Amino acid sequence: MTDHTTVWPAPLASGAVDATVTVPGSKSVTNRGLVLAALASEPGWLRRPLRSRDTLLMAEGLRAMGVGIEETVSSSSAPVAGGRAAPEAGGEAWRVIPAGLHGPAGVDVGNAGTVMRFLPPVAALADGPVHFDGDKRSHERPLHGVIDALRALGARVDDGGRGALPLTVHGGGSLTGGAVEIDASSSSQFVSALLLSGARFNQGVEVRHTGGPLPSIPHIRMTVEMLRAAGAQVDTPESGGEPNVWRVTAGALLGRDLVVEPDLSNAQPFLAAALVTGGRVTIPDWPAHTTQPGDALREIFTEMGGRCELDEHGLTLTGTGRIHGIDVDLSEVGELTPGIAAVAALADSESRLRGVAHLRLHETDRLAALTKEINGLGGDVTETGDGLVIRPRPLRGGIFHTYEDHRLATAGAVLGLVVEGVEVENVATTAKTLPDFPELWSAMLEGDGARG
Ligand SMILES: O=C(O)C1=C[C@@H](OP(=O)(O)O)[C@@H](O)[C@H](O)C1
Ligand SMILES: C=C(OP(=O)(O)O)C(=O)O
Repeated sequence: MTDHTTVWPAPLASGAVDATVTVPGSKSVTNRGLVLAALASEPGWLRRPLRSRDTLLMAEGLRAMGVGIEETVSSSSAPVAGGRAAPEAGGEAWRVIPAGLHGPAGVDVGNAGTVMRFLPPVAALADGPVHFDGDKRSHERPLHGVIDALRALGARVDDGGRGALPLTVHGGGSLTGGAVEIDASSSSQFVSALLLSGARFNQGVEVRHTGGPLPSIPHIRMTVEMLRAAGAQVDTPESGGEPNVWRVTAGALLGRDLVVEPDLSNAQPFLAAALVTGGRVTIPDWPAHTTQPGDALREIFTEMGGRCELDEHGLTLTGTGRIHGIDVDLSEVGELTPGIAAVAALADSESRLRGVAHLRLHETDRLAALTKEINGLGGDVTETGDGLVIRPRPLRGGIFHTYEDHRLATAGAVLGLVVEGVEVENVATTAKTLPDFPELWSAMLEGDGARG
């Protein structure tokens, strides 16, 4: 139950933060890992998975269709990419045991884009009806790309003509598959959803995006890389194929032993803390190669005044005491926008954040929410057709409303580090992807894990 009346007095930093913050696993990698493991022809492991509302909903949804997902405490030492020993890889893990997918079943998607988009194609492979519903906001988030595509590929979907949740996928035990055209300009997750299950369709899948610019392309690359790592054959625009066309060949998927990377988008508020307090924060286990959009923070926060160093300790961001405005197209990394907007509101010059019109259809209308909440503290933010213009002003305390959006809550916390009296409404909404946020934030401020 969400308690909107609770406000969290965002702690004010007493000086420059100096901390090492271990960030939990990536939402996007965990939820792709779960889907691919559930569709594999043999059991697999997910090590250091994120346990948050979005990933627990994904696990529950798959379990509802018959997939076995067991909590384990194993002593195995799985290697991480690059062959480096993984210090905590032998810790808690999920063992995923694929099974015949069954209906009738019910799936609660909450407000998780990954669950509401990735699971209907899985349900099309089940042998009975699978009903999907979720939070009120989930009914407003776009799903037409997945629904129309599934119908074109041979599935029966009953959505009452809404093109959105709630809906029932009447799984027939298998799906013909083949070529399909979709407009994925409102969410890259439409493409990822069809590709993730595509190897299990009888004819595989060919997805052609027709429409406006496609957002969040690194997340599609993540889908492709994880599919290939599971043994799928995937053709992409980047591997010499046609622009905007992705093809997955029908075939079995391998069970993997996957170590989930830290969530680099959830590292953002902690890195921002170093930037806005002129301090230093290290995020251990920052991957040398990754498709996560959060990796772009190295460049973005450097341009905004920080100094980044990636070495064997992880990524260290050191604030220089200056914060600069930025003019940047965030279309590839839209989920970073709230955190960048918070830093931009504290900068020494104007910022223009562009290419993120689709954020109006995220957890909340993020462009409207950021404008209203930063302005509510005395800021000067205006919405444009596809983003925000942020003119820094001296800010004052007040309630920062969060609209059940985890990234609004963490953006409010960043502002509260340097603006006295910021109170973040419903900070518990961070549980969508980062349940321990308030504790991690306090520990950062106490310098826990800081170098001696
Ligand atoms: O596939 C994914 O894991 C995601 C894709 C992006 O969605 P959109 O393309 O809808 O922005 C991103 O914003 C979301 O947080 C996670
Ligand atoms: C847009 C986001 O989430 P979702 O997966 O629900 O789309 C996000 O985490 O910023």
